[in-house]
Amino acid sequence: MADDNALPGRALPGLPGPPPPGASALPPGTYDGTVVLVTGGGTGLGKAIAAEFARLGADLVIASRKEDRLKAARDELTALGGRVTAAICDIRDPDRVAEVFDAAGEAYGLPDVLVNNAAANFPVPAEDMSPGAWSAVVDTTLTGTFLMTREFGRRHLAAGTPGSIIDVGASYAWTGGPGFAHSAAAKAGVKSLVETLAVEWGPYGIQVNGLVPGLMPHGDMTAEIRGNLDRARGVHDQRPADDMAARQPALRVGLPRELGWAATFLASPYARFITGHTLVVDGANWQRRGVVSPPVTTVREQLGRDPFEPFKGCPRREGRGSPAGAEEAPADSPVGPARPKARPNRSAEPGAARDSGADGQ
Ligand SMILES: CCCCCCCCCCC/C=C/C(=O)SCCNC(=O)CCNC(=O)[C@H](O)C(C)(C)COP(=O)(O)OP(=O)(O)OC[C@H]1O[C@@H](n2cnc3c(N)ncnc32)[C@H](O)[C@@H]1OP(=O)(O)O
Ligand SMILES: NC(=O)C1=CN([C@@H]2O[C@H](COP(=O)(O)OP(=O)(O)OC[C@H]3O[C@@H](n4cnc5c(N)ncnc54)[C@H](OP(=O)(O)O)[C@@H]3O)[C@@H](O)[C@H]2O)C=CC1
Repeated sequence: MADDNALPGRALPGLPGPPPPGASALPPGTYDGTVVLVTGGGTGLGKAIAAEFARLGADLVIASRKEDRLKAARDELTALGGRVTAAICDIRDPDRVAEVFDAAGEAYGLPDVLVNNAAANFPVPAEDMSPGAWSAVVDTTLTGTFLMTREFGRRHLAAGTPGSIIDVGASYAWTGGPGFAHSAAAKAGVKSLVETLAVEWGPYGIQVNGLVPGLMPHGDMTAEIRGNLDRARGVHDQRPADDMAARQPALRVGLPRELGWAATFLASPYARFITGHTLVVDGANWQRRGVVSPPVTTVREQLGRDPFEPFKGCPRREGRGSPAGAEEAPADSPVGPARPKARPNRSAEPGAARDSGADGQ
């Protein structure tokens, strides 16, 4: 498998860094005879997770909407050992979801492990978000995850067999995610599902855990998410070696295979007593706080969008494009600030942003 990231050459004596691609975290054959279904397994982190299960002997079903990417991934994953089936599926469609489980059952048997990795996301200020944009993200990330989970649970409950579910999340499920209101709300819902269903289905031997990646760049990232990384890279501070790694407490970004290793652990016999837990693999980035707070910038500014009129003349924001003499209601005015005029703008201009709070997810 291609490795999208190279670690910076930072030697830590006595503590070896992550092994090279091809190394497994568990004994060979751990997943012999096990069927693993990974949604979004044709790209990025889903493919990296699928690869680690394949190396350990699993038979794989990878499911998503786009046939070309699924087929390419199927060929790559097959080279790692196990059998791989590519299933075209929009996880928002409950009938199609049921068909995929039928097909998987016919090919290999009911999947023993379900990895809900598929999600949709793009940055947009909440005030500019259309109902369609909200639904595109929430229906995929939360409802799609629920539909896959329900199908998996129903079938195992009816068959009296155990199973393991891993839901890929995001750390803004705990913190909120400015600029990603839809995705953060959906991921918070996913985290809640983990905690609810681990108890509801615990007596039937079904484990449900969450797995949260930190910043793990890869070649399949959408232009929207990649653009966010680029925005953060160039605008926040002036250090010469300013890059994404320098923003992480670990001084490096994560490797997709590190998420794969964690996933194979969570579904393994070594983790049978772990359920209802969400494991964060992000080098502590989501816990980061500074001794000194950075200046606040609006999500609009971070995404390179025009500010709202009432804020243009705000004294606090002097030097940030405020027209001289612009008037605004004082903060304590009984009439409050004027109603902002939204200027929807889907294509952000990276150079215009001054700050990024979004690299903490
Ligand atoms: C990662 C760490 C740190 C730094 C960087 C910050 C990133 C933080 C993110 C962290 C956590 C989460 C990450 C992820 O989830 S990554 C996964 C991303 N992958 C995907 O999204 C793959 C699937 N995506 C898609 O298929 C498309 O992107 C899309 C979600 C848009 C769905 O495509 P579809 O064709 O179904 O949808 P439409 O194009 O018809 O659009 C539907 C409505 O959404 C509106 N829309 C679309 N894009 C935007 C946008 N950029 N801004 C505003 N609105 C948008 C579109 O207009 C439609 O709305 P209407 O119905 O009103 O027209
Ligand atoms: N990369 C990162 O740094 C981070 C990622 N995450 C999370 O990790 C997971 C994977 O992200 P990543 O690999 O980066 O993103 P990708 O964009 O590479 O993967 C998203 C996958 O979801 C699939 N997908 C999207 N919509 C649907 C749908 N309606 N039905 C079925 N499949 C769908 C896509 O396939 P197709 O288009 O073929 O349908 C694609 O394979 C996501 O849950 C994301 O939220 C969280 C934090 C950080």
